[in-house]
Amino acid sequence: MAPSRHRGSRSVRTHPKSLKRKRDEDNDNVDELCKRVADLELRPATPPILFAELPLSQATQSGLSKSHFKTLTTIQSRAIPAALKSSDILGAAQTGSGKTLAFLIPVLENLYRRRWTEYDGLGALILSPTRELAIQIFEVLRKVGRNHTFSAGLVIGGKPLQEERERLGRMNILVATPGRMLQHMDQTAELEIGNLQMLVLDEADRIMDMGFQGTVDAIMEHLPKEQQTLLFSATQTKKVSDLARLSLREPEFVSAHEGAESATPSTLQQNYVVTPLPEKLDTLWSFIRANLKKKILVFLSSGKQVRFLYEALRHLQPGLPLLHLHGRQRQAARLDITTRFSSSKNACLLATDVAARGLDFPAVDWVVQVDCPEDADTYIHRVGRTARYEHKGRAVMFLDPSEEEGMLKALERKKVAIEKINVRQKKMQNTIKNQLQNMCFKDPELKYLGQKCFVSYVRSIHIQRDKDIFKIKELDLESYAASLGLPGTPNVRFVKGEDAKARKNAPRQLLEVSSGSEVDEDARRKDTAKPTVRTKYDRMFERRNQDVLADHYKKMIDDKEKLNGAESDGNHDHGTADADEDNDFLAVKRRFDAGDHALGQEASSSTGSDSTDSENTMSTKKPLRTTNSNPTPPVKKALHLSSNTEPLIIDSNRREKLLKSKKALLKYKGHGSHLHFDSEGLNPHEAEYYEREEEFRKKGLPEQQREVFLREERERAREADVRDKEVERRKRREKKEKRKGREREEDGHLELAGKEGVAVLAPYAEEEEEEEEEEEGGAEEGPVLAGNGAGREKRRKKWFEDASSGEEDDERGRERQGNSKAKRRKKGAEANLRGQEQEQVPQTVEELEAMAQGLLHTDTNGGFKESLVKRDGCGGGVVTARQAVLATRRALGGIMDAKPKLGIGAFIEKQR
Ligand SMILES: Nc1ncnc2c1ncn2[C@@H]1O[C@H](COP(=O)(O)OP(=O)(O)OP(=O)(O)O)[C@@H](O)[C@H]1O
Repeated sequence: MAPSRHRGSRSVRTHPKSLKRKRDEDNDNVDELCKRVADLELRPATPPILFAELPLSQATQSGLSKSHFKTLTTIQSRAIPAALKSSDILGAAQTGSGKTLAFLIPVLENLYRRRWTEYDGLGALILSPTRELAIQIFEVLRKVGRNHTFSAGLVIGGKPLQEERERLGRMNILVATPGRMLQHMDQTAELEIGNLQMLVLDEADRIMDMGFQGTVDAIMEHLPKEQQTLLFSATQTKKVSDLARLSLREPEFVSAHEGAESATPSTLQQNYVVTPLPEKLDTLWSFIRANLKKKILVFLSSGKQVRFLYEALRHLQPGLPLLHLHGRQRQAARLDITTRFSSSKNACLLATDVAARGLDFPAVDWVVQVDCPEDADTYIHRVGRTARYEHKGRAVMFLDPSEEEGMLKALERKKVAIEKINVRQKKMQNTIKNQLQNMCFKDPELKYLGQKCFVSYVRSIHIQRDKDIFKIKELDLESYAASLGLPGTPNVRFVKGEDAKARKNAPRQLLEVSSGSEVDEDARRKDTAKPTVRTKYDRMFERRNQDVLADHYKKMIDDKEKLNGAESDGNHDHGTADADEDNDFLAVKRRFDAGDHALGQEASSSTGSDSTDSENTMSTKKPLRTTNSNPTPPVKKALHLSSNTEPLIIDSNRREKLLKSKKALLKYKGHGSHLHFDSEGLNPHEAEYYEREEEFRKKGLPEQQREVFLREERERAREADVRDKEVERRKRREKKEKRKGREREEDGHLELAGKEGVAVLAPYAEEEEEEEEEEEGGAEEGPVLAGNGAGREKRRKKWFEDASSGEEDDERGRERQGNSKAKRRKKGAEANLRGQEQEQVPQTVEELEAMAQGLLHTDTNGGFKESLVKRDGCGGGVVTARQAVLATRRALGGIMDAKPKLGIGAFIEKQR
């Protein structure tokens, strides 16, 4: 099978012989290539230097030279020969050393030599951990593979599934993120994956690690048993368990930096500065201000930090374009930002580790790691965004004193040479702390972002695995919160939790001592921290911790009280608005709303209270929140949580506390109903297939039920599979036939553009899309025509029974309306009629006569008479059989002369 000509390519007339000659030439070329690859050494003593030396197809060679790739990098010269020979590869090389081409070239070549066409299904699957990287790989593939005829697709989240689904069936090469790929493997019937030849994992260690574990295992279950597997990363996994998961067959370990002194590029200068956590922002600010003409990539550990810093620095206007990138942004925004940063000369991009791996931003001057990376591998990838492919670059990491020792050891183990430097105090700008505090004070949104930033930072430290580096207890969190401009240190539950646990386990005396010392410590801090000149902000910060959730909660309760009061005054809206406003920027556990409403519907019979009581309860101004200082039990209330459970009686402080916890209330609410939404998140409906446990148990042992269920499901899936495959096969057959027809036509008339017959590899090119749509429209015409056929069937009956009515109606309608729409419709109807009747065209005079006779026989209701008379232009009156036959003969004479194949419909038209 020679590679098929791309539909979107230009075409000119060619002689069928020259096409055949071209096909023969192609076949010869492929055979020649196969021989050269077979002769290639797996580990050549003198690795190839130029791409031209490799046994690559003409299409790849020209794609490479058009993209200005001439010489191979080290990893390419080692990995490509082995991959061409179909070995499994474990490739490791420094960042920016050209690993992408090291796997893309074998993908193109191996499929080319196997004469892969669009009818062979998916030939190669390339997985990437992030969408940005997938897009980048896809772009390189388009560039290098521009002269191949494969169809390639990009499968990443952030696009409607359906849009991707429609195209997947046609793809030979897919670049995908694991999650989205699995979704398609599970749900897209058109995806033909059983023929897969190559699987590539870029940033393999990341894809194989915990985050993607389940997804990758599930993907592997969908893949055929054997295919060539290529793994690439700057920090390669060699874990036997990982390799076993991918079923690698005696992989070739190809490393370009095994003997190198450093795991990072030699053109990269790496430093770190020790900056206590509370001073990090000031240091970053000073750094940015000192490098306004540079392109800087700043790494932070979470999206919330990125958001806050971006907003805060933007307000401070550093003097260079600021951008931010994190995983929570919409795909379009992410793309826009990466493009803008790529094309800008000087800018500062604040990013999470979503930008740490693989991204090839041109000419980044500085990589700044404000937050310590989670491990040495992440460090290597982050700094790898600069100093790419023989360019120079610089990287600096900010370390808290508590992180220094652990991180340095981790880097040493990975052969990363890093040097300590100090910040020049002269160059340090004024602290931005006061400005941030000012901004947070004025702008609650910013303060809210700051609080989230703080919590997410603390959490990120808390969950780090390497406790030699990340020691949460040694961080000065209070000062850090102040440095973010926050009026207090937000409560972080898990940090408190640790304390509580420690305190619980501590001996009583120690506890007393420590609690005493804590109080002293607090008092001492208050004394020493008192500034000499007190501004309004100082006074503000001296107030009690404003953002502790309990306080905010208190405020809400107060609001609620007000609301209750206001309600009785008939001023409901005002109170609600206040409560909502606060909700916007502080996350508080909501109070149970339904309970509040139900509080008024008091008086269950069991309590014996009457309706007057309930009104009293409703209007009582007693706060729901009770403290130990208020020992009086609350007024008795009954709360109807759900229609089919007993009301909950609130008659003690403990019971009342329940109202604060949604979770605790759950057990009084009975079974909830399980709502399902359709794939667009609309149309909630009750799930029908859940049943109560008792009913389930009645049907037999769970194991047996499971067996039966699995058997049935397997059978159902098998049948569905057969059906899907049948549909798929039919579609392909139709397509093939169509294509053959087209090719036959072209063989006769057309010539290919030049002698290349090339097409752009990109499958999303608009022209192709349009063509495809047209083609699909054509294919869909089948059933549409069948539908018309049915309609025509009806019309035909009318014609025989009451030949004129339909036509007449149309005629009258046309006259009445006189508009072009009706004309068009009429034309269409006639064309349909013509088309349909062509199938039953009487071919001989005898047949026509017989038909005329038949028509006359059906003339009991006069339909034919009228129509024939009218159409024949004979005027009114009855037509005899003889006349009809004569008219038919007359007409036939004319028709047979002009268009021997036309039928009755045409005849009618001609007569008219
Ligand atoms: N043979 C080559 N000749 C010239 N430039 C090349 C060659 N191969 C790759 N490059 C360029 O080197 C840069 C880095 O390549 P690539 O992104 O493939 O690196 P990488 O090893 O995958 O990096 P990372 O580990 O960060 O993913 C790219 O800009 C690419 O265009």
